[in-house]
Amino acid sequence: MAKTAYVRTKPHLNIGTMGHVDHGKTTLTAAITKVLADRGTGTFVPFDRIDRAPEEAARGITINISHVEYETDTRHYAHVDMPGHADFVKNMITGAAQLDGAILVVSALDGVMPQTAEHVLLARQVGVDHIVVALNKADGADEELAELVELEVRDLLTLHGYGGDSAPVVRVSGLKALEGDPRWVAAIEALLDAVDTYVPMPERYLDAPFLMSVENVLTITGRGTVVTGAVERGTVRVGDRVDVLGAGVETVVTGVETFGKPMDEAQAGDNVALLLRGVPRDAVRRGHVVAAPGSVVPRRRFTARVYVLSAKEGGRTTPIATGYRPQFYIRTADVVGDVDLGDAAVARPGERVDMTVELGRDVPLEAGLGFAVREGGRTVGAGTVTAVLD
Ligand SMILES: Nc1nc2c(ncn2[C@@H]2O[C@H](COP(=O)(O)OP(=O)(O)OP(=O)(O)O)[C@@H](O)[C@H]2O)c(=O)[nH]1
Ligand SMILES: [Mg+2]
Repeated sequence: MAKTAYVRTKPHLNIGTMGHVDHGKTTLTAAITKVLADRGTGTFVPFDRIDRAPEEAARGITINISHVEYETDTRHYAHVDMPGHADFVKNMITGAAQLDGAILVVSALDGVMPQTAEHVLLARQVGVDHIVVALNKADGADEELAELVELEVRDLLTLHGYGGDSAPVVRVSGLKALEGDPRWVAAIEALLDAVDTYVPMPERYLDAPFLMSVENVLTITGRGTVVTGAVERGTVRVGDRVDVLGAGVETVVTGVETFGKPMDEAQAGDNVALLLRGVPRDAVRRGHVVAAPGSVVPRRRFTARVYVLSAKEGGRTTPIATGYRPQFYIRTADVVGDVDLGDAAVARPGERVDMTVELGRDVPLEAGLGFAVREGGRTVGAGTVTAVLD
């Protein structure tokens, strides 16, 4: 059966839900799709279609990021629902790396919790410039409590350079909206209006050479290997040659789809699946980069300015020194790297430091690229590439 092609009628943006475990991100995601489905501009995606892995159902938490699509009156959105649990922050980073704006979900009953703060810090680092707050579970919180939590969230945003005074904070109840309660359906509408108006359409570099960092790799039986992700820049069409950096192969794109709909051309910002000719499934991994042939030379050495998180922010209690070997999260990649602090003998938690990094493998790098530094499953630093070295 021929599939209906994607028709580009509205500007496309990538948004997503982030925040502490159990604050209601997946419920809210399902509620948004329900409200828009009732309006006729989307398809309802129930909770158990978003958290659909057996382990997710058994534990009642999100583990893998998952994507849904919907439209408001003015825009088409790809929405990534991210996990909140501390063990799955690495999956959250992959999701956040693709976003143009984020919905920070904070339970009005619980307030700012550790991963609320960690996600805001990471979002800043991977280049998310706008955050709208969904103060969720407002059905159970009295006004006084909700106001306290709102102040706390605004302070957190300001601390990370998000302008907490102007960010929209909308009281919602994902759960009640899913049940169809008109008051809370209206609250979801208000949240979507806030996203439509507060998150600007980012500049898309359509004329630049194509580049997409791989989020996921799938096999479609009988067709081959598919890589998914958000196109960072440029455009790609069926028949285009591409390099798969990391896998060390050059190949041809034989299919381009978005949410199961074929496209003539994917462009910067689109969330897509690319079918690659003759590439074995196990040759490609999350973190590899698909790019126009010869357009980028992956490197492993760079200088960076890094903020070492304080213990209070969930970071280390002891300083770092030359020889330190944490993981670097760059775009969707996760690579080990050796740190050289040069003249600075050590950098203490809470300090900013210039360092030279040598990664364990080559990755496409450029000045200004943000990254997170993690060790033993927790975030210990946040940095920006200042120069790429030979
Ligand atoms: N009272 C109330 N409960 C809610 C609301 N939204 C979610 N919940 C409940 O909170 C629990 C967690 O909801 P989820 O949507 O799974 O939370 P999550 O943020 O996606 O959790 P992780 O993805 O694992 O971080 C569930 O029991 C929900 O039914 C709400 O608006 N009001
Ligand atoms: Mg969830």
